[in-house]
Amino acid sequence: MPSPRVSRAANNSANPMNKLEFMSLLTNRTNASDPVSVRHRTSDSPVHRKDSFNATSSTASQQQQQQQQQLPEEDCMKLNPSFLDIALSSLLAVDLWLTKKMGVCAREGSSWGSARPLMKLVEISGHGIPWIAGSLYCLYKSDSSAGREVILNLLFALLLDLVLVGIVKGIVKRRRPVHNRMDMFATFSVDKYSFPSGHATRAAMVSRFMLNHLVLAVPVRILVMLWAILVSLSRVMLGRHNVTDVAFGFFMGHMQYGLIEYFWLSPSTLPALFRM
Ligand SMILES: CC(C)=CCC/C(C)=C/CC/C(C)=C/COP(=O)(O)O
Repeated sequence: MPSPRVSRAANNSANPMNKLEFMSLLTNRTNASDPVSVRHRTSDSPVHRKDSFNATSSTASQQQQQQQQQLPEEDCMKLNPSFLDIALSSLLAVDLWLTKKMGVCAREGSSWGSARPLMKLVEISGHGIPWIAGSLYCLYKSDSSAGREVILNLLFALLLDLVLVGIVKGIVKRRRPVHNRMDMFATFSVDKYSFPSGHATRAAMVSRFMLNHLVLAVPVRILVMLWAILVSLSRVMLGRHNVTDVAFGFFMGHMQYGLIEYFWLSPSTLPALFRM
């Protein structure tokens, strides 16, 4: 009397339909674009390969042949990484190393932990809420049409910044550094992601905006530039961001300013907005 396990195995080999079912499960579950699953399928045991030749389904064996043809190319890419692969991995390694080294205010117990409250004040100075609320207040108080035009465009820039940063964060989905403590005030759900730094985009964009549209004395102009640099630096020091998040954010902020200049809202382009 054969054991139940032996009789099931004997049944499987006797019934070709069981093999077909197994094959179709494999081809349905695995994803052709996923290199791991492709490798699993193609480097399956010899028994599996023998099965594919026995299978009556021609589409299944065609798929397997295609996948086997893909394998050497994938392995070549891994064995011979391109210059771009090497450059990107090196950049990432330097980024992570520098981020860890510069996160000196990430915790109270960090080497510059006592400066954390001050850095958090700098963080608030670059937050979206004070800038949007301040612009709305100035717009309400402004009595000249030239002043209203500038403030309206600043408001437009701040809202555009929130939207663009949210979109890029949602696409890239890069996690914040492991040493970051998520104790930021007023955040959106995408702010759990770190690329790019919204504070850096805002600081770069707002500082360029102020330098180009406000009449400021030289010391104040220098202060504005220093503020933008300090806000950006503080993101890495607080452990909120990787260095590349801030560098890209700063660049993106400059680009956003270019967009605002290009789509500048004026009484001639948008008369309805200025009739209020
Ligand atoms: C009026 C209105 C919709 C205000 C929303 C302002 C707000 C909650 C902005 C989020 C600012 C923020 C926490 C950005 C994250 O900055 P990272 O530098 O950490 O990316």
